[in-house]
Amino acid sequence: MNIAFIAHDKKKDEIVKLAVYYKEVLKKHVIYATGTTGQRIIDATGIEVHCFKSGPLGGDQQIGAYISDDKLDMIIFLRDPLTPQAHEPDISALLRLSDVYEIPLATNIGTAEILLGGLKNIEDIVNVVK
Ligand SMILES: O=C(CO)COP(=O)(O)O
Repeated sequence: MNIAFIAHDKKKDEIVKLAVYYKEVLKKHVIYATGTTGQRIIDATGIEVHCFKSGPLGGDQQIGAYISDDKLDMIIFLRDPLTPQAHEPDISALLRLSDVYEIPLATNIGTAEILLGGLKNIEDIVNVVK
């Protein structure tokens, strides 16, 4: 699967913890991320991450373009709902496109754990069947 990781600044520690916990699962997939989030995940896990530009510099739009090109299967976007973002229109556009193309999208750690846990279980099921 192609999975994108994005986190606002106050959520970066959370997304790094998530990536560390699910590192073995994530290694089996293609991981994309906005610039700063991606670098934080690389530093903490050593896994390969294809980094787009930083969110405020167009990274959300680049991910939006990937969604509309059918290049993403899952998005983990830990948003900060308490801090206004200068690039709010880009964020809204990304969220809208994920609904247009019906891409599974987690916007908080609770949903992110369900999605990544589901991904892990799907692998377990595939392994048992093999
Ligand atoms: O701003 C972001 C998402 O809207 C995230 O971008 P960075 O990962 O570059 O901080």
